Amino acid sequence: MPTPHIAAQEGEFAPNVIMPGDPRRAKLIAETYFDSPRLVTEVRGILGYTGTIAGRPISVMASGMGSPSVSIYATELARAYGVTRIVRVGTMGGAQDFLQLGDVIAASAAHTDSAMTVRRVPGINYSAAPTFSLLRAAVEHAESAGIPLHVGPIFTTDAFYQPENDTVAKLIAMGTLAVEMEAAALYTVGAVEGFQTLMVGTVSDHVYKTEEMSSEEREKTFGRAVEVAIAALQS
Ligand SMILES: O=P(O)(O)O[C@H]1O[C@H](CO)[C@@H](O)[C@H]1O
Ligand SMILES: O=c1cc[nH]c(=O)[nH]1
Repeated sequence: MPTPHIAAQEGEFAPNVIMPGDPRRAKLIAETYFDSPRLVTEVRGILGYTGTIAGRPISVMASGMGSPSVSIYATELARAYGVTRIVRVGTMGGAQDFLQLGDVIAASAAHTDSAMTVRRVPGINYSAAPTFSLLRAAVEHAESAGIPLHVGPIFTTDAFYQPENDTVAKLIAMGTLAVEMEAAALYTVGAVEGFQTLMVGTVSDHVYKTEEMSSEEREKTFGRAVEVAIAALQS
């Protein structure tokens, strides 16, 4: 049955879903990596496709930006379409000096300021973490394919434009690798709804440095994160 935000019919999503923020990236992933991709939903321009890779069904659907948005789509995919594993692929602001543009990061934990997670269990600072088997499969694929992969904590924030305070600086001093806007909510909704999760991201810019990346470099390096995500879902 379609949901308020997804128009696909029952059975039109595979149990394994790749989830970028950007709808056009969902289309690109389907057209580049899937055999026989088929558009299954486009409510509000949030595109979802299902196809196969190596004969196994797989879907891709955008999340939009921010924790409330990803929480809506992930919840509806799990409840209405029986989705069991969601791997987010996205861009991130690099927060450590050793990170280069295009580096790939798997988020082993996600700190957050988002009410979607902070208020989930009253009195508790919930630790948003991915599913170990997906993280392990991502690491194993990166090692065998020669893709350098950083694994560590990230910061999922509601504010792309950060207020003037030292929150991010403190998190960086404590080893936080990068900043983005959805992973902690995805990990938390996965825990609540009982599906598996992971985020694999590409460093597209730096939080404190100005450095540009050509569109070709962006495409190439984003492809490495997608490859790692697909390998994790094929495991
Ligand atoms: O590239 P995506 O997946 O959209 O991810 C990052 O980019 C957006 C901000 O520009 C936020 O959604 C952030 O998490
Ligand atoms: O959310 C994001 C994504 C990329 N870069 C940032 O600084 N923040």
